[in-house]
Amino acid sequence: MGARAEGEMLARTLCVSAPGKVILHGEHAVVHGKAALAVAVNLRTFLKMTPRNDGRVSVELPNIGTRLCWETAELQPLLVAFPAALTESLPPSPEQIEKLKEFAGLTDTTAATQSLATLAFLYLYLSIASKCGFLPSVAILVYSELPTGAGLGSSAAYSVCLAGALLSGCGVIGYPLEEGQAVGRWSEEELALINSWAFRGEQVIHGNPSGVDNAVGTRGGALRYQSGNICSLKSVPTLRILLTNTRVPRSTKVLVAGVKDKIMKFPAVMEPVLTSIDAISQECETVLEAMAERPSLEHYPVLEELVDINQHHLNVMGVGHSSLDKVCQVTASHGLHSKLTGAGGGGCAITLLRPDTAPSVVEAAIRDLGDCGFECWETDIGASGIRAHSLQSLKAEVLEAFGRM
Ligand SMILES: Nc1ncnc2c1ncn2[C@@H]1O[C@H](COP(=O)(O)OP(=O)(O)OP(=O)(O)O)[C@@H](O)[C@H]1O
Ligand SMILES: C[C@@](O)(CCO)CC(=O)[O-]
Ligand SMILES: [Mg+2]
Repeated sequence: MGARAEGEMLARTLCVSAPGKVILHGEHAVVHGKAALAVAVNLRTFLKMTPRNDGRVSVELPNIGTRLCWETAELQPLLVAFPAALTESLPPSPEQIEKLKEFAGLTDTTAATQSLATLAFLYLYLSIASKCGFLPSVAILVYSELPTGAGLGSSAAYSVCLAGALLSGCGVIGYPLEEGQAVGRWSEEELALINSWAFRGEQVIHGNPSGVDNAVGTRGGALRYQSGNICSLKSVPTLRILLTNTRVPRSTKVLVAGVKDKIMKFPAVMEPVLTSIDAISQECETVLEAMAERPSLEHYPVLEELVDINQHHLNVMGVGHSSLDKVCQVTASHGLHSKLTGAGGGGCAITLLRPDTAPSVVEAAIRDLGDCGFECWETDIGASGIRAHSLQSLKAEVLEAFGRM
């Protein structure tokens, strides 16, 4: 697609998608500077952005039953609180969030799900619009295959899609889809910009995110993340993972804040736990690299033991839940090893499956987990990061979701 001047609105419909993620090890510890291993999973969030000619901006969020619409003229006065130089270098401020809450009529009685999604959209829309000097009149629709608020990075996939679409739409970065092309990807430099803005969206939703979720949602694959440093893991073996959604709702923002409080309350107790989780991430990475070089079943007992140890640490950190304990008990009864993934407190768990785990064992575990009211599905890891799509290339259920609004 030919280059556009920054600030020149894309005059066509664009469509992007970003993957969810699973954290193998390091959740919560990564917020406090330790290493985490995260892999993208092929459950994706899709965003369609279409130019409007009526001076309005609308946002359809069917996964959370939310529809938003404003006149861009209503939004104009808010730009004063979003000077480009400020928003590019600083995290969202409490004053900015309060202004957005007041503007959008969000109160303490508004469901957090709706409130956070609205605030993240408005923050990114106004910040990026401020950078390119105009308020685009667009219709946005976000549809996700990910369970919302379940530990699979739904907020990050949402933020990555918004950042990618708004930056492309406003001409800050290109839109990497030539005529006739089905899928396109951005340059490394553009991905870094998408990731940094997606991190801003995560700061609105998570409060104090580490950045691992938006990093793996932007780049895809498998990566080690530590204090802003992203290291893509080139040699990662194919891992079979069973995902279980306990369906217990929880808020990453609340859970992350609770861990911080516990660390502040018991630093001498909690620091060794964080250090141990860091060592688990490093050990797991070493084993995965060895497996990639020389696949062998001999490595699995080590991976399984690391899963068990990390799960115990996460319980110590206060982010376990009886439903997650149940997943661990049920899978252990079938000789399998599980841990929570993401923020915990409910949401999803992962169970490591060996290459030679008999289908009958997996089926029995899924049956028993289903009897507990949990939803299970086997997934593969290493999905691609954010992508641009032609509408024609999208699968039917996505087109249906895009079309029914
Ligand atoms: N498809 C979506 N449409 C609109 N908002 C979404 C969507 N997916 C996620 N969100 C926003 O993200 C919030 C969930 O973020 P949260 O971080 O609590 O869960 P998660 O990202 O799924 O889990 P984790 O951060 O542990 O991986 C939702 O409450 C909503 O505000
Ligand atoms: C719990 C946490 O470590 C991962 C959530 O998926 C939070 C974060 O890193 O932002
Ligand atoms: Mg999240």
